[in-house]
Amino acid sequence: MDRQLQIRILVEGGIAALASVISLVSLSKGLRSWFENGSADLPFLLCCAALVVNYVFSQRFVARLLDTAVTSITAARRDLLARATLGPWSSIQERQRERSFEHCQRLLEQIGVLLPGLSIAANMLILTVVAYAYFWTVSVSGALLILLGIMVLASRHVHHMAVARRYLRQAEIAAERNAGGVAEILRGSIEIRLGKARRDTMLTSVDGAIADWDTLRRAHGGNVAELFSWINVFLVILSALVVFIFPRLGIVSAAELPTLTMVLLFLIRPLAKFLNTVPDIVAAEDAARRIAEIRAALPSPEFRPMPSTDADMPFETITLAGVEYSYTNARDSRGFSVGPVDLTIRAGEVVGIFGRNGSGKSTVLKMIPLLVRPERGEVLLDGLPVGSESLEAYRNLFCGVFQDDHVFSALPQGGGFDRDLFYDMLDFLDIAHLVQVEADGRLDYTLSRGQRRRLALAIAVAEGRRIMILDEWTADQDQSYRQRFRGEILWRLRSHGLTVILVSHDEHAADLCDHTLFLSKGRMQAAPVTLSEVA
Ligand SMILES: Nc1ncnc2c1ncn2[C@@H]1O[C@H](COP(=O)(O)OP(=O)(O)OP(=O)(O)O)[C@@H](O)[C@H]1O
Repeated sequence: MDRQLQIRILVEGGIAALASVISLVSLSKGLRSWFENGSADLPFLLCCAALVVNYVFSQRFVARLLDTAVTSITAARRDLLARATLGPWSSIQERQRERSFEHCQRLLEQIGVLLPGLSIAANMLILTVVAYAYFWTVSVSGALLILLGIMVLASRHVHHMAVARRYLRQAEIAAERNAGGVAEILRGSIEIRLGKARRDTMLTSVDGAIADWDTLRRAHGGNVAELFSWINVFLVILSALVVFIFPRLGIVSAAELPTLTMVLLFLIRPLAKFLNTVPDIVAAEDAARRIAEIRAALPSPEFRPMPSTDADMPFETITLAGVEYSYTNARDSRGFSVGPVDLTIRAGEVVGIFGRNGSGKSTVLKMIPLLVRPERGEVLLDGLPVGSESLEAYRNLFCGVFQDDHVFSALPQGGGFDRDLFYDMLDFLDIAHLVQVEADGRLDYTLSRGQRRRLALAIAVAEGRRIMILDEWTADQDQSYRQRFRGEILWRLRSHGLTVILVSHDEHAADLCDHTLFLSKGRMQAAPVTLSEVA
C-alpha cells in the first residue's frame, strides 16, 4: 500500500470517527438544553450534519480498505499464476509436490472471507480511539484510569493472541498433513481398496493428523473463549467505573455524566466489536505471513511473455554441447548425474534416445527444450545459445507427449492450432468415435490410458509446431499399434515436416532413427549391436 493511500484511509476513518463522536456529544448537549430551555436547534443541527459526514466517510473508509485488500489479494493471485506458468519447470514440479500453490490459494481465500469483518473492525478501532480521546477533554484522571484498564486488558490480549498464533500454526500443519494424506489416498484409491494393511497405515497416519487438528482447534477455541470472558468482564468494570464510581470520586461532574455515559455506551460497542475481531485479525495476519513466506520461496518467472510468438519459426539444428545435470538425493549423497551429453538434432530428422530404466533419457529429453536447465554445457539453436529473451520463442518450437502427460480439458484456441488436422488425426489414430469436441473447444471423452496418449498425440500434431517430443509414447500401446507407430505413424509425423525426438525401449525403433543417442547410467555410450546390450 503506498503512503498516500495509507494517509487517505487514515484521514477518512478519522473524519468518520470524529463525526460520530461530535454527533453524540451534540445530541447529548441538545437534549440537555432542550430539557432546560426548551430549545436546542443548533446542537441538533450539528448532530444531523455530523451524522451525514459520518455516513459518507465511514462508507468511504470501509470501501477503500476493502478495495485495497482485494487489490492485494488479486495481485497475489496473479503473481502465483505468473510463477506457475512462467517459473522454471523443475522448481514448479518441486513446489507442486509440496502443494505450495494450493496452500497459498487456500490462505488467500481465508483472508478474503475475513476481509469485511476486518475492515469494519478497523473502522471501530478508529472510532474507539476518537471516543476515548473525547474522554481526555472531560476528565484527565478518568481517561488515565481507563488507560490503565486498557493496558491490563491489552497484556491479556497479547498473551492470548500469542497462544492463538501457536495453536493456529500447529493446526495448519496438521490440516496440511490431513490434506496431503487424503490426496494420496485418492491417488492410490485402487491400492487402498485392495490392501487392508496399506489402508490401515494410511488411515492411521491421516487420522493422527485429524486428531491433532481437533485437539489444537479445541485448545484454540478454549483460549479465545477465555479471552472473550476477559473482554466481557473488562467492559462491565469500565461501565461501572465511569457511571457509578467516577462521579462518587469526583472524577467527573454530575453535569458531564449524561454525555460521558452516552459516549461510553457508544465506545463500548466498537471496542467490543474490535476486540472480538482480534482472533480473526491474528488468523489473517498469520495467513498473510505464510503467503509471504511461500511466495518468497516460489521461483520467479524465467522470462517476460512476448505479445506474440512465431509458431512456425524455422531452424536448422539444435545442439546439446556437453550438457550436464545432477539431481541431489537426500538418501544417496552421490545423487544422480547426467552427461556430458553431445547431440545434434537436424530439422526433419528422427532422433532416438535409448537406454535402460533410470539411465537419464527423460532428463536429457527435458534438457532439449530447456525445461531442465543444464548445469554445465549449452543448448544451441542454429549454433547460438538460447538466452532468456529467446526462450519463449525457442520453447514454442516444441510439442509432445511426455511420460506424465496431461490432456487439457479444452483444445487450444488460436496459436496455429489446426482443428481439421486434429479431427483427421483422431480418425487416423482410431479414436474419432470416442472423442467429442464441444462448440467452445471443450473435450468430452472416456478413454483408456493408451487411447488417451493417442489423443495427446493428435492434439500435439494439430498444434503445428516444428519438433515433436515423444517420451515412450508406445509404452501404453498394444502390439499392433507399436508396429503402426514404427511404420505409418512415424511416417505421418515426418510427412507433416516434424522433427521427432523419441525415447523408447523398443528394440526396433532405433532402426527407424536418423540419429541415435544411447545412455547408460547418465553417460553417453557407443551404439550397441542390440538394445539389450545397453549397459
Ligand atoms: N526430480 C528428481 N529428483 C531426484 N532424482 C531424480 C529426479 N528425477 C529423476 N531422478 C533420478 O534420475 C535418474 C534418471 O531419471 P530419468 O527419468 O531421466 O531416467 P529414464 O532413463 O528416463 O528412466 P525410465 O526409462 O525409467 O523412464 C533416476 O535414477 C532418478 O532417480
